[in-house]
Amino acid sequence: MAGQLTVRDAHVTYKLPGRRLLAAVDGVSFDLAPGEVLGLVGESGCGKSTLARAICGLEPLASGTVEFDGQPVVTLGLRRRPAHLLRIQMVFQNPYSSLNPRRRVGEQIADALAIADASVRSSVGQLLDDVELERSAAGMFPHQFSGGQRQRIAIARAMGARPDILVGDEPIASLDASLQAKVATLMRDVALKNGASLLFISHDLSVVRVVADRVAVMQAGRIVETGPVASVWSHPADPYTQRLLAAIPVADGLGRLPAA
Ligand SMILES: Nc1ncnc2c1ncn2[C@@H]1O[C@H](COP(=O)(O)OP(=O)(O)OP(=O)(O)O)[C@@H](O)[C@H]1O
Repeated sequence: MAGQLTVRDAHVTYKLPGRRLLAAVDGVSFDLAPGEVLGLVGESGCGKSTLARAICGLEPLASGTVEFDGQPVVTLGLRRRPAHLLRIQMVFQNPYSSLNPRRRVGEQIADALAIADASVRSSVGQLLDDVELERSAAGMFPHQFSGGQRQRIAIARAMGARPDILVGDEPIASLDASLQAKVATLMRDVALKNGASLLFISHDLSVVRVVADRVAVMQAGRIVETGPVASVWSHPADPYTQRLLAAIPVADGLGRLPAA
């Protein structure tokens, strides 16, 4: 099965004023297997978005490697991504800026369909069904939809390219709390139904618990703990993970959220 992602000792460094360097990603290694849902969690500023961008070939590595199906991920910029990298698609945090306001929804999804191999190509209507929107949405413009609906459109567009890997970079952070779990679950279901793995990035551990098989906990540019969701939740090994879990609001009076 295609779509193996291998990240080894990845470093991404930003130059700051005064010749200072910031190690935003500081020696990260992990694997994402085909069909897997990996949650990447950590507080704001710990390097999650930078890592996501590096995986997609949008941020250069200072050192280390990112390999997708055995081929190194190269960084040429958003508009010059090599064909094999189009099989990694991203859904961004803000659906108000990620969709083109001047093009109809159906046209934007159709653009993505053109990337997919003809033998596995879906249709605009099928993708709108997958994300539980009316097919009539195809003829409308992004401003005619709510934030949650726009994020569904962004998911449909990303899946139109038939990616092997879908990366969601805080895809629910801008949505009403009441919609977050629903959109996250939908994203997972659509990815898996279409044979893609999902890297789901969020600072919201309770949602990651619901959608992910495995979780990687990131702190200050490093992954401090990885493991199956259930075991990390029941026996967090790293003190940072313990603190993150302790900060989740108590939902059942026992200091635990209800079972996913
Ligand atoms: N282009 C940039 N130039 C300099 N520093 C940057 C740049 N982009 C991000 N940073 C810094 O790198 C660190 C990691 O940022 P990043 O956005 O990857 O973290 P994050 O975990 O995704 O946080 P958030 O959820 O708030 O986006 C932060 O300290 C941030 O200020």
